Amino acid sequence: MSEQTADGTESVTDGEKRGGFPRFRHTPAGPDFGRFVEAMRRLQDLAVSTNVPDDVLADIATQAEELADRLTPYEVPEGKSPAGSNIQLPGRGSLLMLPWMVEKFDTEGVRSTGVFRRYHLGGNGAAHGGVLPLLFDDVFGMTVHAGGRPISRTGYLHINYRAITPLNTQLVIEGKVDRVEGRKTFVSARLTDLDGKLLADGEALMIELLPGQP
Ligand SMILES: CCCCCCCCCCCCCCCC(=O)SCCNC(=O)CCNC(=O)[C@H](O)C(C)(C)COP(=O)(O)OP(=O)(O)OC[C@H]1O[C@@H](n2cnc3c(N)ncnc32)[C@H](O)[C@@H]1OP(=O)(O)O
Repeated sequence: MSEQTADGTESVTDGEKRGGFPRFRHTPAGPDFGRFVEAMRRLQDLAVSTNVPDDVLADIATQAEELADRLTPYEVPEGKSPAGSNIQLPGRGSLLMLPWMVEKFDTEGVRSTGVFRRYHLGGNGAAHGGVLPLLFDDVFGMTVHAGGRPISRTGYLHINYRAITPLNTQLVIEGKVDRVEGRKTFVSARLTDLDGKLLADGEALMIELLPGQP
């Protein structure tokens, strides 16, 4: 049983174990959506890696503002955009997420591959330490989902940085459920290069939401 909310999403009854989360329907990405997101990612990379002369930048800034103005009329509430639910696209089509591809998504766990790009630079050619928890948290969320566990929020997330994480190098992350205790799902993941060198590992507690919890 569910009810329609003011913004068009459906809130779900407590029995469906979604806390106060609305039920979001998958919004399929159209044929150009992946191309659009990749173009936006390229802009992000360039925004942090260029030093543009002022007169050129003034023109580019105007173009960027015009692009934003064109997009604004199409804003939709959370859960109604193709961003985030299209698992066939890098980062599930979300610009927030690392542009990685999910290769395995089942009860055994989740495996995702990709690169950290210039946008993710911390210093001296290595990925920013704050970007890794984003990758791990998203993999943990998917791991819980793939494992058939109820919708959960991260209670804690612990990362061990074992080696410098390089940019523009194909890497792999694998997450799995370690154990379940009532509402608590304990998960872990390893980030390696393609030779199996461990770059980071992490563990998290994902807690099932109670009825009404946001
Ligand atoms: C079709 C396409 C498919 C696509 C596929 C998509 C898949 C989809 C992917 C989504 C991927 C995003 C995934 C992001 C996931 C987030 O990042 S969520 C955002 C970050 N997290 C938050 O904002 C959480 C904020 N905190 C909270 O809301 C509340 O603390 C919680 C988590 C609801 C828990 O509150 P509560 O119900 O009052 O729980 P409480 O009774 O305190 O604790 C429950 C148990 O956990 C334990 N616990 C709680 N916190 C801790 C802690 N920090 N340390 C140790 N123990 C703890 C308690 O001790 C207790 O243990 P028991 O006594 O039961 O043994």
